[in-house]
Amino acid sequence: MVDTLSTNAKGFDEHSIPSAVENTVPADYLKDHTPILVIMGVSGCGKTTMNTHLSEKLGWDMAEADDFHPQANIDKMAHGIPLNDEDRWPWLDKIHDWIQDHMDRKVPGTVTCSALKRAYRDRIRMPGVVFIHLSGDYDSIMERLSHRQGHFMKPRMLKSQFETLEPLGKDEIHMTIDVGLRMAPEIEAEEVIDTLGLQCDVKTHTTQVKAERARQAARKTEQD
Ligand SMILES: Nc1ncnc2c1ncn2[C@@H]1O[C@H](COP(=O)(O)OP(=O)(O)OP(=O)(O)O)[C@@H](O)[C@H]1O
Ligand SMILES: O=C(O)[C@H](O)[C@@H](O)[C@H](O)[C@H](O)CO
Repeated sequence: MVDTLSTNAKGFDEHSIPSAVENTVPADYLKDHTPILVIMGVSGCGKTTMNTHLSEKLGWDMAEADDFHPQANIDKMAHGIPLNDEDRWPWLDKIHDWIQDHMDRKVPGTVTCSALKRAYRDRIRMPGVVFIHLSGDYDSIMERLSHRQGHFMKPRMLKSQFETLEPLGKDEIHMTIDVGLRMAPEIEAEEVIDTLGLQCDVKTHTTQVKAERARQAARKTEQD
């Protein structure tokens, strides 16, 4: 496995300084396993956005939960009908297989999945999995959702998502990002990286820095 972890992982420690996040990931947990971060929470909490930022920063494999849904599930949600357990089990099995494949090959990754019920999380839980819960009250999430354009999942579905959501137990390996703190997306991603002590991919980072320098140079040329 690539050395994805630095030595300053902030494992669960009751004496640690309180921060913006709840963290039950034991120290050294991710040194002993291939890390797969499952970014979870109700519709519109920011899972896809977080996944994109983490992927840019870490350079890991990434997957989107919506890509594993059969068209029938997408159609159902687009018509405003919440999914039930029967709709979700085959979808969760596919996400499980993606995670298992990465574990078998020791390739770290990030994947979104609403993972609303504990039983759903049980279906995809395995050593190395850390749930990253983008958590907030109805109004905080609705504020995010109400700005989103063109997505099949409409804001009116949020109520049923909250009704289905079962909060993570202390015994579930996870960290929580509080949506109510209104952190910018890239800061939320940095909170995850910093809290779990992950290392940014140097090659990805260098490419991003070079791209940013090129953008700045182009802007300067335009201004001159
Ligand atoms: N940190 C943030 N601050 C403000 N807005 C955000 C933040 N993160 C995401 N958003 C916005 O919130 C909306 C929902 O985000 P996103 O689509 O990533 O959520 P999601 O959980 O993947 O939704 P779904 O489960 O329905 O696919 C988008 O308009 C996105 O730009
Ligand atoms: O469990 C569920 O109800 C679904 O997975 C939803 O969460 C959607 O997939 C997603 O929110 C839309 O992008």
